[in-house]
This record gives sequence, structure tokens and C-alpha cells, in this order.
Amino acid sequence: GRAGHEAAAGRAAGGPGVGAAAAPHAGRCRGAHQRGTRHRGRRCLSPHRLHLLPAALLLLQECCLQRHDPRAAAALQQNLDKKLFGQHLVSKVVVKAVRGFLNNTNAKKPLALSLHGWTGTGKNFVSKIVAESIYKRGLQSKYVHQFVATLHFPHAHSINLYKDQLQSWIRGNVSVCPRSLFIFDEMDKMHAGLIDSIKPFLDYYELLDGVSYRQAIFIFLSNAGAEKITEVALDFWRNGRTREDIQLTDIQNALSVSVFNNKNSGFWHSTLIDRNLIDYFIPFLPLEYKHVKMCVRVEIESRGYAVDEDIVSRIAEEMTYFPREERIYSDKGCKTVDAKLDYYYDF
Ligand SMILES: Nc1ncnc2c1ncn2[C@@H]1O[C@H](COP(=O)(O)OP(=O)(O)OP(=O)(O)O)[C@@H](O)[C@H]1O
Repeated sequence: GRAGHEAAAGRAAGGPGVGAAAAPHAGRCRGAHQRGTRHRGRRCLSPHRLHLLPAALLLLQECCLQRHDPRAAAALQQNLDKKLFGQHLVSKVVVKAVRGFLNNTNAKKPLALSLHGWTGTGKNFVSKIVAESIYKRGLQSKYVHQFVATLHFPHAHSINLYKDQLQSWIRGNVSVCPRSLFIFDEMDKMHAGLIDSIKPFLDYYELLDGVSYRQAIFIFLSNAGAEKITEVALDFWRNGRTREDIQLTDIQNALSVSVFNNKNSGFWHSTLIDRNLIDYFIPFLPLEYKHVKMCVRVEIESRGYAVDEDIVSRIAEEMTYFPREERIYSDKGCKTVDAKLDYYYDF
């Protein structure tokens, strides 16, 4: 799920840098008639400067979300129902968590979601859909910040620098827009010290140095616990039970213990879990042959071609599946489907 990395790299140019944090994005209103104060629940800053901007430019300005628009939660549900395949647990929990949080005017802590699962099962995809439900521009929004451990924090010897930069980036952006969204990809490759440095922001403080983080949303993505999730799914399959019978409780306890005990995942060192700072563990099930076919169809349609079921089956069959005997789950989920399609169509 490396989609959007370039955007992330561009936005956090030079890392979530000191300079950038010193001048975080200012939210401004759309349209001069809004007088630069509030509009549709969005906070708009620097009203005295509005007259300096041409009207056309003002129309393009994005505002920080202030009050929740109930249509956003409905859109989130619809998008997940329509676009996300084979993840009944994810849709249910994500919608509940995000809707509940956005509606809560008295949240005691920021929302922290931890998305776990096999590669290519939709973790980045879901983060993108959540971002789009809050901000129209989704991952491109100036209030949405995406970090990829190996891209933004690659050197262990620079951890202290990264810590300072990350903290001032979060502080700077939340002071400008309390409803900021931070997405951390590859959490299992993130240095424990860096995870610890985010900890204060996730806690129950009313204010930290005059800033409240209680409206912010943090989404953490990792492959940690994927084996455990697969074990549960496989157990159901071997017992002839349907995938949709899997309940959150079947996975959740095993998952939090396995993530916590896994020495290779950054979480192990950290006190995020220990201190109950993660609100929801969200398991992504491994995708089956039929889900891969659904992804292929979407990809063909998105390129403007009519769906040819022959090609759909051929591409799905080209993917590799595990366990070796039963060959049920796609090794790469729906990843690489688009690259395989290039072979069949002359673009
Ligand atoms: N469950 C799914 N339903 C629909 N499409 C999916 C699903 N899972 C993956 N895809 C498609 O495959 C692409 C790659 O998936 P994504 O990047 O979300 O995987 P990931 O779980 O983040 O993987 P990784 O752990 O490797 O980062 C998505 O952009 C989407 O097009």
C-alpha cells in the first residue's frame, strides 16, 4: 500500500520538518461572503487577510472541519460497503469508531485506530476512504498527514532529530486545525522511541502546552498480527464456517496479545497498548480468490474497459495463494493486480 507515498514525501518534504512545523497550514474559508469566520462547521483563520486574495482563489481554499456533517458518516459507510471487499469487520468498526468520534463534542482523547493485516488487504485503501470522508481532498488535504516509517524516518541514528520534528509537526498542525488526521504506515518498522514520542498526544490530557489534541485522529497501519488473523480465518474455513461468521472477539484478544508480544513489531517496546491509548484494533482478513477477482474487475472498469471474465479469471489465477495445500488466501492480497492488467491490455 505505497500509494500516496509521493504525496506524503512531498508534503512532509525534508521529513515533517522544523521549518514546516513552524509555519503549519492555515485554514481559510471559501468565498468572501463567509467573512472568514465559520462556514459549514469549518474553521477559517486570518479573516483580515481574505480581501487580499482573489475570489477565484478563495473558492479553492480548504477549511478545517469544525462541526461534523452527518452526511460524511453516511458517505463513509456507503464507500466502504461499495468499494471494500471481504472485510466485514473493518467496515463495521471503522464506521462506528469514526462516526461516534466525530459526533462526540466532548471527547476525552483523540481517536486512535490500529489497522492490522496481511499485505494488500486494504489498510491504506481504508485510510484513504476515511480521509476522504472527513476532507474532500482526502490524502491531498492539508489537514491530513501521512508518514511512512522507512521513507520519513529511515536512519536509527537520527531518532532524536525525528522525535523533535515529529512532535513539532503534530503540535503545529493541531494548533492550526484541531481536526487533523495523522496516518502512520509501517508501524512495525517504526523505531520504538519514535512511537513513544507520539504517546503524549494520544493521552487523556485536556491541554498540552496550551494545545488540545482531543479532536485529532491517528491511524496506525502495520502487518503485525497478520499471522494470528490468518490463523483464525483458516480455522473458520477448515471448520466449514463462513468468513462472515468471524466476530471481532474471535480475533481481537488474540491480536492485541500477539502484537504486544511480538518483539519485531515496534509496538512491543512501546506503551501505546499498555496504557490503552489505542481505541480500536482493526483486523483485515486475508483476501480470497473471489476478492482478487472483484479487485480485477474494479481495475478494468477504472481503465474504461468492458469487463472480460476470461481475463478476470486469468489474472486472479496468476496470483499465488497460501497455505500451500489449500491455496485459499492471496499472498499479495489485491496488490499487483493493476500491474498484471497491463499485460492484457494494450495501453
Ligand atoms: N479489501 C479490499 N477491497 C478492495 N480493494 C482492495 C482491498 N484490499 C486491497 N485493495 C486494492 O489493492 C490496493 C492495495 O491495497 P492497500 O495498499 O490498501 O494494501 P495494504 O493492506 O495497505 O498493504 P501493505 O500492508 O502492503 O501496506 C488498494 O489500493 C486497492 O485498490
